[in-house]
Amino acid sequence: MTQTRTVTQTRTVTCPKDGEAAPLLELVETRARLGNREVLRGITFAVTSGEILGLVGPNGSGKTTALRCCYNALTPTGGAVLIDQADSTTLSRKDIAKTISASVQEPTVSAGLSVRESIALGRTPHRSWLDRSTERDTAIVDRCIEQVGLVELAGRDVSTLSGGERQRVSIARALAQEPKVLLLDEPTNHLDLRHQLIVMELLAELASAGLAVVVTMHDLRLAVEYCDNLAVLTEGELRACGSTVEVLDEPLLAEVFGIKARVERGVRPRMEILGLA
Ligand SMILES: Nc1ncnc2c1ncn2[C@@H]1O[C@H](COP(=O)(O)OP(=O)(O)OP(=O)(O)O)[C@@H](O)[C@H]1O
Repeated sequence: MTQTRTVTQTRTVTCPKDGEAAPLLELVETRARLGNREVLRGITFAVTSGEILGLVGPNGSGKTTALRCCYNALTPTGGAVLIDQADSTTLSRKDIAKTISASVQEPTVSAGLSVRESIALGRTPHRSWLDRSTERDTAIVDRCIEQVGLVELAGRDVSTLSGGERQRVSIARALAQEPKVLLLDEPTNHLDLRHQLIVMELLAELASAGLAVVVTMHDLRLAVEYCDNLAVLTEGELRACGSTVEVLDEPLLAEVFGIKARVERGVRPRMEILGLA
């Protein structure tokens, strides 16, 4: 099933939706303010199980703000956020944390915690504060440490890590939460090329196993290769939303991103950047 909506006066776009599965997360005409500025002005997108949705757009277009609305870190001033079809304002923090986890930009680190202890915090929503961690918790934490390549650093104090290593701790902590929806704010930031690919391949693998992923990113080449769908934001508005290869046409790339580029379709689509528009 596809859903068509007019996003601007001049452009009608198509948001593909899996007819079989209801969205696990949906923003409906969501508005948000920061200070005295309205920085999100009616954003609508949805993500279903097995899908990677990229949030892209120039600096300051509202990607992080939209992501923060998704996990209730910021209360929208209008519209709705639906989590597993329930209005997020009716859900407890713990319920939201059982469904959604987030890895944010510049994650805070708690000095004194090891990498393993920091990642194990991801298990918190799944138990009461009196519960001890179980063998299953330990196995999940072990798996997440391995998935992001932190085995050799597992005992290190997180405050002694590099930016890229901290980024991987943050991703592993979000994975340890075993969410249905994983939100990532620029997860490849600070990462060397190899770890960028490791993280993106991991997301692809987790999505094939049923996870819904929403990821903000600036690297459109990675977005083209790994995101099924894109929501393109400009100045707090949804400029386009739909299948990655359809959304990123040459006029949009020139108008929104100021670049001359083309997307080659294929089993694994690729983007060739030709220069400035
Ligand atoms: N505390 C604040 N008060 C007012 N405006 C803010 C505040 N924080 C952020 N903004 C503005 O909100 C807008 C959206 O910011 P946001 O961080 O969501 O953009 P972004 O698309 O994630 O940007 P980037 O790609 O640079 O990370 C920007 O114009 C930003 O300047």
